[in-house]
Amino acid sequence: MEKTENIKFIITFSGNVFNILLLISVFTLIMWYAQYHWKRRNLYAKASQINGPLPLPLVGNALMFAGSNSEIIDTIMKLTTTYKSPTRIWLGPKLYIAAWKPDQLEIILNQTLEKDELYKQTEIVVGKGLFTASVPKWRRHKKLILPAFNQKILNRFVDVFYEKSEVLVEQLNTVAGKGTFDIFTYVGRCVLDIFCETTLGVTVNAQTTGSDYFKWLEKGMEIVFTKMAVVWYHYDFIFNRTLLGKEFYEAINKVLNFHISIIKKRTLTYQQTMRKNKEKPEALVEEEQGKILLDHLIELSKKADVDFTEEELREEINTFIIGASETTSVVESFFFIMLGMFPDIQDRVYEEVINVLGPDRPVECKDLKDFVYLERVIKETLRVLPTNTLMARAVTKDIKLDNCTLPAGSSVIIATIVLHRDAEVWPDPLRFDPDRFLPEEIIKRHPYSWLPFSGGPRYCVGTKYAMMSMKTLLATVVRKCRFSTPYKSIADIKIKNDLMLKPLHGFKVSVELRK
Ligand code: HEM
Repeated sequence: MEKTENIKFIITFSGNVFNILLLISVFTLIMWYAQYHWKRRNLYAKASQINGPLPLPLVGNALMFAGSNSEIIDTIMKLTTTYKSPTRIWLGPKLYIAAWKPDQLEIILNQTLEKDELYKQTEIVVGKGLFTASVPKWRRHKKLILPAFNQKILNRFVDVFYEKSEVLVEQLNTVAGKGTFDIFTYVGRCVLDIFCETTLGVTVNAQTTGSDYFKWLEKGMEIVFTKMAVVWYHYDFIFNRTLLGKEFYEAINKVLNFHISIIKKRTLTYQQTMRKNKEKPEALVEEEQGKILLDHLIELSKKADVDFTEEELREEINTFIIGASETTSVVESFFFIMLGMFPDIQDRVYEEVINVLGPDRPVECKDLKDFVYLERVIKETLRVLPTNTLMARAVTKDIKLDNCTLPAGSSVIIATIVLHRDAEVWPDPLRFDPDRFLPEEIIKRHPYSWLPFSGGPRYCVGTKYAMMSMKTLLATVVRKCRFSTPYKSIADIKIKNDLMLKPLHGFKVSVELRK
């Protein structure tokens, strides 16, 4: 009897304890929830003044972005025709604000230096170097790296730009007259040869050995963009267990191993050169005035008094190889499509190249300033098809714009492709017209109307290198080859975003050798 009473007591007591614990948990949850929202009141208040699509509970507008890479770009383009800049988008609890008006972008790009946390997802591909680095590390590294990009050093590279571009012409010779093909791999291998030889001091002969580097890199970039767009893939414990995750690591390890082999190769050469130069200090001093990027970084990483580790060296090299080679190859491949699409423009570029160089002379540094029309065609290509379609920055303190305030804690998306196709800034935006970049036309526009290399303090450090190498390669190829393409118009090129803007159906051209 007494035993039954005891059991009853224990059951009632545990039931009460459970109820109390439940009550405490519910109360704590409510308090935490209330406090979470109270802390974010500034964010909600300012967000409510910004126009945008209606968010659903919990997921916000995330479902709109659950499609393929090309659908995501379409969704953003559609949103920006329905709403005015800036437009708010809720991805779960995270507030993104897309902006595309030049005056707003000038303020934003000069006041937001911190990259958005979405860039963390790209670190395994593009490295933890300048591109993704947080502001203190970025300031320190930029100061150390910039001397390796001075004009004197860049001028010395033109011979290599030309020599490798001639190899590209030979490679194109093998497909000339054989119908349509995807030119990206050919251009990509040439750009890789150029970049490795100039800034890293290593000969890789990707063109003649048929390197698969770009195949793996493209795969990695395509998957990483999906990882950024699909919220649940942000969590590595989910992503790493998916088939996509496995494919990703297979591809990206091949890319990173290639980078490691380059660094090893050059470190060896660097050590040998240092040993030889010990006896002749004047020669060393002369060399130091024009040190290529990788040697410059190897030396910094070996100095005890400079805060730059070997790990940071590897991160920067990842960033540079990918940042430089993928972007430049995409722009050049689009350039050839544009020539094929607009034969009159192709003829004009060809005439200019022949006028400057004649039929056989190699491109020299002094020629680059004379390729004025070619430069306008590159700029117009970068306008209609900017490689970096979207950039994202963290808003760390409130930013006042003319019609609203971007609240601290949100992130801003700089929608370059929308800016570059905005009819208010670029009348008839899908018409390809290089003369938009005549000096008298440029001064009529806001300086932040054209941002293929970004703007403000975190603009692209490779801008000059890119323009010089692209002009040399394009002039060399255009002199020998004539292009056509099955694409009929800019609108005909369906685009996707694999971190970089690319044509959904490939860089399709056919090539004929000129007599
Ligand atoms: C046509 C070719 C290129 C284009 C269109 C391009 C475009 C860009 C853009 C838009 C950014 C800013 C990205 C962002 O904030 O999200 C950027 C940053 C960067 N680019 Fe380029 N780039 C090109 C070539 C190069 C080359 C050749 C190099 C190296 C030699 C390079 C190195 C970098 C680096 C290191 C950054 C990070 C800069 C920083 O945060 O301070 N880029 N680039």
